[in-house]
Amino acid sequence: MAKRFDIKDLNIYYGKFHAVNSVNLAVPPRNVTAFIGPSGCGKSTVLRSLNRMHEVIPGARVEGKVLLDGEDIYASNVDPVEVRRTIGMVFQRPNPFPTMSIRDNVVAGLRLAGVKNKKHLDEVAERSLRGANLWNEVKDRLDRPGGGLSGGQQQRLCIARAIAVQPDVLLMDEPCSALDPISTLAIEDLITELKKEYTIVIVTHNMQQAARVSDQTAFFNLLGVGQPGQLIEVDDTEKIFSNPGQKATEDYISGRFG
Ligand SMILES: Nc1ncnc2c1ncn2[C@@H]1O[C@H](COP(=O)(O)OP(=O)(O)OP(=O)(O)O)[C@@H](O)[C@H]1O
Repeated sequence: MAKRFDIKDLNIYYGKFHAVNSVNLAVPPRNVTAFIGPSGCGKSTVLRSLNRMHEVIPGARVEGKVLLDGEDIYASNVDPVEVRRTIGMVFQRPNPFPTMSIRDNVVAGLRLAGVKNKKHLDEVAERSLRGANLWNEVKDRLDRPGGGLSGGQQQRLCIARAIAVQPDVLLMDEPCSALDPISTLAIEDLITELKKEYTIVIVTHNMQQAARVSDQTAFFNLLGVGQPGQLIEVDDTEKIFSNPGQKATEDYISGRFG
């Protein structure tokens, strides 16, 4: 299940624009890695390149390697659709299919892959909703539309949908930015639970959140206007927040810029 990433000399482009310069980073399994840094430094761009979502933007491309347990996800024989199945993604705004039932939302990926056995689909729906800490709140209304849930519930529904296909990695792009503090805490607790089974990478603007949920933190920065973003340092979260190696990191986490 949980796999490790080794990102090697990754450069990311939007057409001619060099957005991210030469990232080297190891992401251990069963661990939460947080990406922090000022707006525009490339956190989401790096995240999207970890499951080949970046290349769906016209003109967008990457150079370098992204190894998942040693296998390059950009190798010529690799199917990007399969990569996106094994490396799931949760977005800033919860995006359930609004008119589809809660149960069908969770198993949408399996249905798409051709699974038809109702008993199996029901079992996966229950297991995934339990895994996303949502089962008790929705078990009596599984046939009601996903769009009828609160924002925090919808985000947990999206997490249930992501884990239903048993991915190796979960990528989360500011998953709490549209949520109230209580729903945010529910998602943070869930992330702590999920890391027992998954490798998790989370982009967050919230320093306290990075400090609360992550094991290692990667700080990205822009060296100047029009320059590519780059990884400044990565270390244990405790170290980054107490004694970072770089002055730019210290300035950022202490609120002196960004
Ligand atoms: N679809 C796109 N086309 C062209 N350039 C893009 C696109 N998406 C992002 N960029 C550019 O790439 C750079 C990195 O953007 P990205 O969204 O990855 O930064 P970020 O650190 O996630 O920012 P934020 O914290 O504001 O979400 C920025 O200069 C941005 O303008």
